[in-house]
Amino acid sequence: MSRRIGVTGGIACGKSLAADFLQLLGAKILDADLFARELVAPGHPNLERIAKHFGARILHADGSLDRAQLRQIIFSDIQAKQWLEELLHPKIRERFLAESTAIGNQDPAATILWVVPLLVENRYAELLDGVLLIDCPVSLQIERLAQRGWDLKTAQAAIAQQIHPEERRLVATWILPNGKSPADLQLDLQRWWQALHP
Ligand SMILES: CC(C)(COP(=O)(O)OP(=O)(O)OC[C@H]1O[C@@H](n2cnc3c(N)ncnc32)[C@H](O)[C@@H]1O)[C@@H](O)C(=O)NCCC(=O)NCCS
Ligand SMILES: Nc1ncnc2c1ncn2[C@@H]1O[C@H](COP(=O)(O)OP(=O)(O)OP(=O)(O)O)[C@@H](O)[C@H]1O
Repeated sequence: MSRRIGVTGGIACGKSLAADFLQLLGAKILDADLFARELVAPGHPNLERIAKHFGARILHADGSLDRAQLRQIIFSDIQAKQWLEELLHPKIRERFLAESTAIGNQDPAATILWVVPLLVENRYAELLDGVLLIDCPVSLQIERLAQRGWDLKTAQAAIAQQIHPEERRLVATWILPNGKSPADLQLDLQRWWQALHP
């Protein structure tokens, strides 16, 4: 029977990097941020609804979503964030369930990792066999977001709008701190993976 394990962590704590390493070890990766992107691709009815709700300012000249603009809006306006989540989150959850069933049917021995930033907020743990937390201090989150080009205000607002790190730790089955080098994280993940597949 295939296993479903969540990978979560605060924004920029290293979920995607961890998923890249775990994919090399054989994990099947499903990523909430990728699903969210697909759901607002040009031509998708969701994008039309978003443009109708927020106005044309939310689109680039070529009709694609201006993600930086929408990011600024949702992290400074809780109602805007809730509206967007109500539109996308049920569809993201459906994709996780459908894709996991398809992978499990094809490969009953698969370990399927759900990479979900809002795993605790959206109560995904009850759908999963365990939760791996990629943990890091807020100072590092801010540093890594700055490297990604985010301004300090939006970075702080995004962190403040996510669940408190302690709440994530309470839900986690395993906690891996990611405060050292990527090579250290890779080594810790290899140990974790080996313990899971003795
Ligand atoms: C606002 C958007 C367009 C900004 O896009 P951008 O390319 O800048 O960021 P990206 O999608 O790569 O997300 C980066 C990180 O932001 C954080 N984040 C994204 N959405 C949210 C949210 N609704 N609440 C809190 N944090 C969020 C997550 O940690 C995520 O990993 C985008 O994040 C989005 O569509 N968000 C709504 C969908 C959602 O809730 N996604 C989270 C998956 S459950
Ligand atoms: N141990 C580390 N040392 C140095 N840089 C790191 C480390 N871990 C992650 N990073 C870098 O920090 C940034 C954020 O990492 P990553 O994108 O994996 O985080 P994330 O949790 O997936 O973020 P998000 O919530 O925004 O999707 C990336 O540029 C990544 O390369």
